[in-house]
Amino acid sequence: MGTMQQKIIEAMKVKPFIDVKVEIEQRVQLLKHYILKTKTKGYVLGISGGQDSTLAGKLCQIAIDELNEKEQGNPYQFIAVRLPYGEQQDEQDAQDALIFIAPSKTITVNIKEAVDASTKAFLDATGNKLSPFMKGNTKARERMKVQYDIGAYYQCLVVGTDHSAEAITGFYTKHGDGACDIVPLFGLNKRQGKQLLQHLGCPQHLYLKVPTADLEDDKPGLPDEAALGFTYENIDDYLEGKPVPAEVSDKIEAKYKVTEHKRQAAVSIYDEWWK
Ligand SMILES: NC(=O)c1ccc[n+]([C@@H]2O[C@H](COP(=O)([O-])OP(=O)(O)OC[C@H]3O[C@@H](n4cnc5c(N)ncnc54)[C@H](O)[C@@H]3O)[C@@H](O)[C@H]2O)c1
Ligand SMILES: Nc1ncnc2c1ncn2[C@@H]1O[C@H](COP(=O)(O)O)[C@@H](O)[C@H]1O
Ligand SMILES: O=P(O)(O)OP(=O)(O)O
Ligand SMILES: [Mg+2]
Repeated sequence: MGTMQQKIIEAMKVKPFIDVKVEIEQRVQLLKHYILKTKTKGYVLGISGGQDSTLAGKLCQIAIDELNEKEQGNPYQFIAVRLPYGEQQDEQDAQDALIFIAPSKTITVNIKEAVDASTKAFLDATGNKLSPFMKGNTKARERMKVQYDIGAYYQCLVVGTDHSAEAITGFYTKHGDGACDIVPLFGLNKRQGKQLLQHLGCPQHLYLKVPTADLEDDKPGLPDEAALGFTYENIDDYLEGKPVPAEVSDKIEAKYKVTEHKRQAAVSIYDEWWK
């Protein structure tokens, strides 16, 4: 293993082997402890119908149920948020995820009007049209905004679904799905997330599903792997310290370097990491 791979594994905290029960327990404990420490009332998370939000949502609901067991009147809640842009082609998966999670509460906000108003305002102001890719990032940021509105109203914290196989490539919108208060999946790679869902009794189709950000109007359901140019198998192997083809590790490491700004706080006069 090269020194760069070692350094990245250390930062991404991925273990080559996991005890699934221990991983679930530690993450549920964190979610419970953080609610008690922050004196908040629960968690909010967008449920897309994909693997990551299904897992993070389920862990949140387990934590909330365990907290409520010790209280009268179920004071804590997990709020699942459906955030389609218009009609979502895989809406059924999102509904299946909700059935599996059984959240305390579900709220649906269609983000289409807000996103379209925002892109129109940009066009009116500049005379320029945002590309489908740029508009994709606006969708992710609108979803973040809605979750923070809900969090503020119900005194809940916003959960992020970033895990180590995503963090390593910065495959998220800065201040969009990358903005949150807690990341219960961090330290896991994609295949380990699947193992946790399997253990939790999740329907197979939700964790065997092709991962997609589904943000671009002109490329609906674009697989993450097509956008990245390498596979989650590659990333997972890399993060477990296994050998991957040199051209793949070169690409992963290049992505890691160029997205460092997403894993750091905004640059100030005291920072050196970017130099
Ligand atoms: N938008 C979509 O439609 C879409 C589709 C599939 C996947 N994704 C994923 O979401 C990601 C989002 O795209 P993105 O990364 O281009 O947009 P982003 O908004 O997440 O990050 C780009 C922004 O980061 C800032 N930035 C760039 N380089 C910087 C640096 N060196 N230091 C400090 N700040 C810097 C700038 O403000 C720039 O506009 C994609 O890379 C991909 O991983 C997005
Ligand atoms: N359509 C969606 N509804 C609710 N929440 C969503 C939706 N699409 C994305 N999200 C949230 O954003 C993260 C990141 O998604 P990626 O597929 O990794 O880009 C997802 O986990 C949801 O919480
Ligand atoms: O974040 P999600 O839930 O949309 O999962 P995936 O990244 O696998 O699409
Ligand atoms: Mg997705």
